[in-house]
Amino acid sequence: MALTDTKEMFRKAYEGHYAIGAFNVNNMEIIQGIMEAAHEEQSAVILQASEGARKYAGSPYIVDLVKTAVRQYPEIPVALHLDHGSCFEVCKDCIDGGFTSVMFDGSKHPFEENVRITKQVVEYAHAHGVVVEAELGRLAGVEDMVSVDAKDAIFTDPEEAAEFVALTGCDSLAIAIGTSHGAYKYSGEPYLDYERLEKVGKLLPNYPIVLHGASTVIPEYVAKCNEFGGKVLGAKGVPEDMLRKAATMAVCKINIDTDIRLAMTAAIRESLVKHPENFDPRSYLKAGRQAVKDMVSHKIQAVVGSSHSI
Ligand SMILES: O=C(CO)COP(=O)(O)O
Ligand SMILES: O=C[C@H](O)COP(=O)(O)O
Ligand SMILES: [Zn+2]
Ligand SMILES: [Zn+2]
Repeated sequence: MALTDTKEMFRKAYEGHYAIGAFNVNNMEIIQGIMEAAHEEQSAVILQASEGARKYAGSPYIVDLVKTAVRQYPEIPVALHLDHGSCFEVCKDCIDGGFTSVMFDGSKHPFEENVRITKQVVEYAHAHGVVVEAELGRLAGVEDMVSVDAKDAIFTDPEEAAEFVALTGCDSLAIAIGTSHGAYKYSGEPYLDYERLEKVGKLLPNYPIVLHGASTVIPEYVAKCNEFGGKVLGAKGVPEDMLRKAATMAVCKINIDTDIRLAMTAAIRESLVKHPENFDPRSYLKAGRQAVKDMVSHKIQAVVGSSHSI
């Protein structure tokens, strides 16, 4: 199978009450680790590149590395997705460059402006056989969300979500229900607004919802980073059982970047400290790649639940 879009994988995930893991890729070792895990678990997977990843590696490198990986595991459905495209031009560049899915993140814009640009991206993408993820609601800085007013101000409004999808024709929608990006998601108790997710699911039946900021910030990797000279303090993510529950609901795509960063950094730190005489990058990058693979295998089994689903 060549690279594919996300339609079929989301359809099956929705019906099967699981989700597809969307993992951020920045280099060859990360791509290889994720693909080895997807192959071992016989699961579809989404490889996503942010604007930062495209700048770091060079977009054609990412596209060609992913295409090479897809040739190696022809039975694994793989989508190549743009993560958080900030404008029409970046989305167009990815569509023209071989991506099978793009996100336009207009969440910082007023509703009408978000609708306008999302529509423009959808029009171009669909004409080129590419699917579009959009975003509504604000993900950042949810500090111990307690009051209903505070939630309503930041989280996605279910009725607006339904209206947004109807107006734009986007193929999936990222919503804000309590997650946030990075390693420091909650200063108090972890929280996900399932009631809101349920409402969105009712208003948008059979429609794939996306959860950004869905790393667990796996404690053993944080501990290992710190054991081998790192300083990652006070990090907290979304517990696995909470994500698993969301995956059984309307959530079909679970975004994971921070857990990759932590797994890879922990393994590289350990390797460098344990083998101070070594200066061959292949040695510590191999350890990093193995950690990515192990972490992604675990996610596919225990969090997104997509093992043996192809
Ligand atoms: O949402 C993400 C990428 O778009 C990643 O989220 P994390 O920072 O929780 O891994
Ligand atoms: O949501 C953001 C992703 O974690 C990508 O991060 P990045 O822009 O630093 O590549
Ligand atoms: Zn195989
Ligand atoms: Zn994100």
